[in-house]
Amino acid sequence: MTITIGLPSKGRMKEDSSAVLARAGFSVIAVGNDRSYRGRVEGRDDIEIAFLSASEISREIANGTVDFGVTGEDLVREGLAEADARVEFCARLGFGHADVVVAVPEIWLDVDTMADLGDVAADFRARHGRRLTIATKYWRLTQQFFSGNHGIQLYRIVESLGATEGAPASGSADIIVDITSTGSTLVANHLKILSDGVILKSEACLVRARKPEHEGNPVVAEIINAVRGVL
Ligand SMILES: Nc1ncnc2c1ncn2[C@@H]1O[C@H](COP(=O)(O)OP(=O)(O)OP(=O)(O)O)[C@@H](O)[C@H]1O
Ligand SMILES: O=P(O)(O)OC[C@H]1O[C@H](OP(=O)(O)OP(=O)(O)O)[C@H](O)[C@@H]1O
Repeated sequence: MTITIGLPSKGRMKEDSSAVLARAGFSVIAVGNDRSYRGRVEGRDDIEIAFLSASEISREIANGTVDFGVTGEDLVREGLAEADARVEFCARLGFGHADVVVAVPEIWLDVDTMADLGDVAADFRARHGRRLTIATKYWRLTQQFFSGNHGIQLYRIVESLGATEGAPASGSADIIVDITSTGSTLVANHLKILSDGVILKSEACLVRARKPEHEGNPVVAEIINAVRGVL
């Protein structure tokens, strides 16, 4: 059985992903030209590389088309219900750090915690005639955190696929859930993170689709151990 590893074909995780595999002894070579979406590992006929975008990798792991992938934990947990039952986070790779956070306008002076935000959400309809709105592309993580962890039910998610931090100023949503790394985009948009508003501390991970045929497969174990060994 050939083991397929999904690696980012572009974007911020591309170089670091190939580098970590190379350090682990798996030198990735593109097959064909630079634009090819297939690759292989030098000297190995039992491993294939599929170059995909970071978010496609989490989808392909979920449906089992690839055996392993390197992608952000946020994308896996957002893309997949019951993620831990369906995939194994084999290693945290030390790059691609980003926090998924709840941020509100700085001028909401008496809102510093999720409990404060729960109070605002409860009163929102009476005060404004509508529910509190949250701009995000992280639907699943937002619902789990608000409804599951904090018992906040009165809100509406407004899908945002870009420039999420601009939503409160433009009036398209009241607050946001998005990723931040340096924090400068939040500051530039006069938003603050709630003190207990970090939903997930994400980074690039080596992720494995849990498949029965992986049991006892020496190549699967070899890949996991080799990557762990260079971290
Ligand atoms: N400053 C940042 N902004 C956005 N994503 C970041 C940042 N820092 C780390 N990441 C992580 O990078 C991953 C997204 O990578 P990238 O934006 O390169 O994907 P992508 O190739 O654009 O995917 P797609 O095109 O499918 O959206 C996520 O897991 C995210 O958490
Ligand atoms: O905390 P910071 O360091 O300011 O980074 C956070 C910002 O970076 C990302 O956007 P980016 O412009 O990289 O583009 P993307 O949305 O296409 O990933 C992300 O969506 C945030 O807006």
